[in-house]
Amino acid sequence: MKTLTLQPISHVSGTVHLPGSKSISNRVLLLAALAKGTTTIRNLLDSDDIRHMLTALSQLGVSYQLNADKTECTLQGLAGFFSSQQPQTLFLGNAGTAMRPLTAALAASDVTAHLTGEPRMYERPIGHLVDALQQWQADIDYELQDGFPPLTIRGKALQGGLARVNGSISSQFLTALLMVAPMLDGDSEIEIIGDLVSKPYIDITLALIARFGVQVENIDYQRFKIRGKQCYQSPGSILVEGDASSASYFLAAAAIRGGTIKVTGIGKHAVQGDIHFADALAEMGADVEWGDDYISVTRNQLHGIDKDFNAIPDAAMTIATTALFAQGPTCIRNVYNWRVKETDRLAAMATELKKVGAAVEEGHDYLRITPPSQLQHASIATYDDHRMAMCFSLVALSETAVTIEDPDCTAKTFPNYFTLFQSLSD
Ligand SMILES: O=C(O)C1=C[C@@H](OP(=O)(O)O)[C@@H](O)[C@H](O)C1
Ligand SMILES: C=C(OP(=O)(O)O)C(=O)O
Repeated sequence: MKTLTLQPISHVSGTVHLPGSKSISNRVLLLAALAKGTTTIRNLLDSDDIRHMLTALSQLGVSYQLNADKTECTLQGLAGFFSSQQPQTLFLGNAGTAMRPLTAALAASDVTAHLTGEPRMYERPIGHLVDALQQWQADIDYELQDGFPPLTIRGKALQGGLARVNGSISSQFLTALLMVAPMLDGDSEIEIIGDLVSKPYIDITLALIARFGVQVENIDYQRFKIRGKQCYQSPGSILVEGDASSASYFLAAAAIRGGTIKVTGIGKHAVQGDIHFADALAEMGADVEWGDDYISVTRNQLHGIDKDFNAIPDAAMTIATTALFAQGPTCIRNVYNWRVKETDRLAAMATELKKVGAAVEEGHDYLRITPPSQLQHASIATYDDHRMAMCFSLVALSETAVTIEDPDCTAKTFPNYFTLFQSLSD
């Protein structure tokens, strides 16, 4: 297995132009495909998750052109759902932002599709979404295990109506329903059962739906009313914000060993909830400056915090390794759904943090991390989880080297992460 050893880094500074947001890239691609008109998407992310969406769209008859570095895409919308005479087998890797919204879109399309993916995708739940779509009379079967991909979808026109969806495991199920509801034959109402997790991702969905000309009535994130028989309208051109989750590693590096690091492509008006990772860093003691198109962080003495991170589960992983450099313990709360992401992130994080010397208490939905007086060298298993690899790069900002196993797993969202990370040290 390939490994990467990062030698101790004593100082970091510089500016990072962020690659496009994964969450926005995949939403915009799907909305542009369903919309009327041609959309030019700029600052599109080029990574595995986006490649899976692009390949699926192409199989479903969508035409697009990519520029040489695949960060600009001009896509001709279908002005409606997909249709295909031939059954299609779509391989979606481990991309939740492709699997979940495409499940909903295909259920309402004139297509028979098999949705497949990597082995881990078959362990990531999708039952709550399928249950909700079945209330709209969708025809979906589980091919292996109830509640999990792979799926067989026999798409057909759907009327809409009332769908009740469990929101307590993933917000992506609600995102998927919201994206297709305006194009169904009748009006819809989506009601949330349980506590909705990862709420800011719904704000991204609603903001992008609005950019494509459709308004949704949001009643306290409990009930959503959507008029049917609408068609998305292309906004012509759309710029993808920088990826706020990817920004977290650089901002944390500055807080630990800056200097100052500035990330551009996101700022105080960004739609992604993960920009509030910078607020958590500020709570830990870092100096944070917000601009219209940048966030910059400068080192200061860090101390542990005890905080509910349900709204920003991805960036919260970066707090877990930042905690190694803080005074006192840090508690990351209300992140049960870490267990159903690229790996069981609560278990993986606890195991690997212990290897570098931290004392860790792993709860059902929380992690309490007490940093050691001195970090020790370890070979970090990354569980095919891009964020495990990226988070643990921060250990090198100590007097100790760190070895990252399978560093190429960052390809899911950030193929050149380690090159950029190493370019910030001097
Ligand atoms: O909608 C999205 O773009 C995402 C929602 C979040 O998932 P959950 O809603 O499953 O927490 C997040 O972890 C994921 O990386 C991207
Ligand atoms: C949970 C993640 O991905 P996905 O979009 O596959 O859910 C992630 O990127 O951390």
